[in-house]
Formats: sequence, structure tokens, C-alpha cells
Amino acid sequence: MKIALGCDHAGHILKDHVASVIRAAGFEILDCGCNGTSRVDYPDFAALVCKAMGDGKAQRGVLICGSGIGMSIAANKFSGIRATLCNDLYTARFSRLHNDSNVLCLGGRIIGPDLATEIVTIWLQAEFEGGRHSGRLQKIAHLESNLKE
Ligand SMILES: O=C(CO)[C@H](O)[C@H](O)[C@H](O)COP(=O)(O)O
Repeated sequence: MKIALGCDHAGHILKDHVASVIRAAGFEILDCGCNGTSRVDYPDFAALVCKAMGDGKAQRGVLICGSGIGMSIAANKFSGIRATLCNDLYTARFSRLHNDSNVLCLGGRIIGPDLATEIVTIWLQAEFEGGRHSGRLQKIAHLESNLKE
């Protein structure tokens, strides 16, 4: 599985750490930037990650901004994306078990590297439970297709 990774200036330092966590877990990375601390706009990097996923270049994504909020709002505009803001372990776990999250959003100004390591590791390992949750995801997909009409 390949993970597309993106950030803005506020997430850049944590992005380098998260990249090492993902690689250590045995996954490949598609680095979509940004690559510095100069001020940029988070929607541009959310778009790069989500388009890479839509094109089949990556199966999941991780996006980091200051709070994680802007990245999650932007990423969820893309069809098929289930972006979840997880700055704690419980939401990281349940975003996978119940929501089949395919994009993890993190707040680089909120969490430190040790917590980020645990969040990313749980999110990479936890499996979607399916069952009653599948029908709910189908309803979300239906909402998405209604919006396009
Ligand atoms: O979208 C955000 C906040 O909801 C992100 O945290 C951004 O990283 C943040 O807004 C960037 O702020 P800055 O003042 O331009 O550094």
C-alpha cells in the first residue's frame, strides 16, 4: 500500500516524522509536499493528495496542517475521500473500524511526535469492521452522488 503524504507550513515538521513512521511500518510514501516552512495554502496540498488517490497512485493519504481542520474540510470535498481528523488515539482507531477512513488528518500545532507515532500506527493497522458500518458508508456515498446531480 502506498500512502500519499501532504502538509502545509504548519505541518511540515511533523510531516517528516510521520514519513519515518509510515516507512518503518513497511509502507511506501508519495510525498506531495510542501517541503518547507514558508507559508502556503493547505487546500492545494489536500488536492494533490486526494487527486493522487483518485488516480490510483496511492491507496490512502495523510494530511497535516496546524490543527488538521483545514485539511479535513478540503479533503472531504473530493469524491471517495473519507478524511478524518484524529488528534487522539480513540478517534484514530474508530475512524478505521467504523468509518473506513482513507485519509488521516493531523494537527501539527496540537500533537507532538510521540502521540503522532501512536496515532499513525493505529490508523495504519486497524481494519474496517464492515457489517452495519458498510451500509452507513453506502449512504454517505449516495449523499455524494446526489450532490453531483
Ligand atoms: O486550517 C487550519 C486551521 O483550521 C490550519 O491549521 C492551517 O495550518 C492554519 O490556518 C495556518 O495558519 P497560518 O496563520 O497561516 O500559519
